[in-house]
Amino acid sequence: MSEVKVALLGFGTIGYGVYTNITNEQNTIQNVVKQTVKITGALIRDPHKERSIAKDILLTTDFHELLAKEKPDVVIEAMGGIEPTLTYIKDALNAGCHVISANKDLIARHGKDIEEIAKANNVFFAYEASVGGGIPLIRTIKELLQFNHIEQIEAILNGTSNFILSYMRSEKASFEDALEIAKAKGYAEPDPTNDVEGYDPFYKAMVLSNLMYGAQPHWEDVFVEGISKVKTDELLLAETLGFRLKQFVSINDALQVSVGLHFVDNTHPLYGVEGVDNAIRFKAKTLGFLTLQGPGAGANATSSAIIEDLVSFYTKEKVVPEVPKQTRVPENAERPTSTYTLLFTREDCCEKLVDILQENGAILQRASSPYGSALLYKTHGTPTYQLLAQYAEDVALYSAHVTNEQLYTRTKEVISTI
Ligand SMILES: NC(=O)C1=CN([C@@H]2O[C@H](COP(=O)(O)OP(=O)(O)OC[C@H]3O[C@@H](n4cnc5c(N)ncnc54)[C@H](OP(=O)(O)O)[C@@H]3O)[C@@H](O)[C@H]2O)C=CC1
Ligand SMILES: N[C@@H](CC=O)C(=O)O
Repeated sequence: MSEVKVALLGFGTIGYGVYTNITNEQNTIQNVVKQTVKITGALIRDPHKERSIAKDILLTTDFHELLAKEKPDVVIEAMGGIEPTLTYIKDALNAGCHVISANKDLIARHGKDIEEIAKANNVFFAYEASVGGGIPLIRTIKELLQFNHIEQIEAILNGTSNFILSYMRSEKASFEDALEIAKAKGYAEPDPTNDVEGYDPFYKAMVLSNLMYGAQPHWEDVFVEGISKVKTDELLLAETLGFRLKQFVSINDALQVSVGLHFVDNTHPLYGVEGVDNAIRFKAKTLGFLTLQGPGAGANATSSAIIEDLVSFYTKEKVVPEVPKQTRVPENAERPTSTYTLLFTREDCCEKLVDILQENGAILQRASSPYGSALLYKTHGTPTYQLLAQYAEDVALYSAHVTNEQLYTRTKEVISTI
């Protein structure tokens, strides 16, 4: 039986996950692919780390040795970073290898160029694992939604953040403790800044924007909000009011993209998406709404997506969709924003804001609980920053006198988006 030779770039959480899943499921894969799949070697950075790997597999810090010793048919990139990763991917494609990558950061920046190089070399470049973990999201967009026009998506795309928000609320845990657990479970990036500051889902949004609309908005126009400032008491207070905090990525066909925190109640379709799960809710012109949900991070979920890509190279005629007609990037794209917002404050220190919101018919609820006080308001389609923009001076002046740090920070953040 012939062999598919696979080289791994990276042997960390994901590289090791791919190795163990291919090794343990060799028979299953063989039955589908009708060839054996052999891992030829893995590229690593630190040759002194203890590794659990078969003795006959090359472990090297030299990319060229990996490519030369036993020329791979497929290179799986699970090392992360931009360089030297980009150079290695291009070299592998130019050497006639198919490439699979889980690197959203790199694909957001260089995905289009890489796809051109793959096409020129008549090989495949696949990146299912880069967005949504194990969810067959890119496959769905490529193969199911070609005829449908995707008008918008709303999605939870960072497993670490969703896990942390769920864990802080359900276990009454601190942000720091929840982050440590997300790291131990292999959900977080080696440097979790991108996870907790919203950049990881931002890169994923850029990958999807390219895929769905053939273009990205200007990066500096995209509102990005991470979870690093969220307090456990805020989550507990919101829970007493029937709300959960979720980080949503919104993308629409006018290339309006945002990554922001939203309080939602149990009527929202993504309210129940908990733990490390990701979810994507499409609104497609003919189909209507479609929601996909599943594990968004971790070794098994990500390996699953990578191995599905690998298997698909050998099992069916490839559907290589045309890059969609490029959507025009609007000059002054309006940022989509929250429908609901909770302001956390002492009841007596936000009368100016209350006035503004009440004048606009926006206040829904005022509440107190052992976890603090809150104002819940809904902006009725008027983006918060537009609503407050009319009063920016008043609010800025007012918030300068407010002692409650949470109100001050949140108000300042809203104003900074104007
Ligand atoms: N963790 C997750 O759930 C998911 C991760 N991803 C993506 O997968 C990629 C890998 O993530 P993860 O496995 O978590 O990261 P890890 O840090 O666990 O693994 C990275 C691996 O790459 C190796 N490596 C890094 N830089 C170099 C270099 N310059 N030269 C050679 N080897 C290098 C490391 O070597 P050494 O072992 O010697 O340090 C390590 O084996 C990232 O792009 C990440 O965004 C995508 C989806 C989910
Ligand atoms: N760190 C990422 C891993 C998957 O992309 C996340 O938590 O979503």
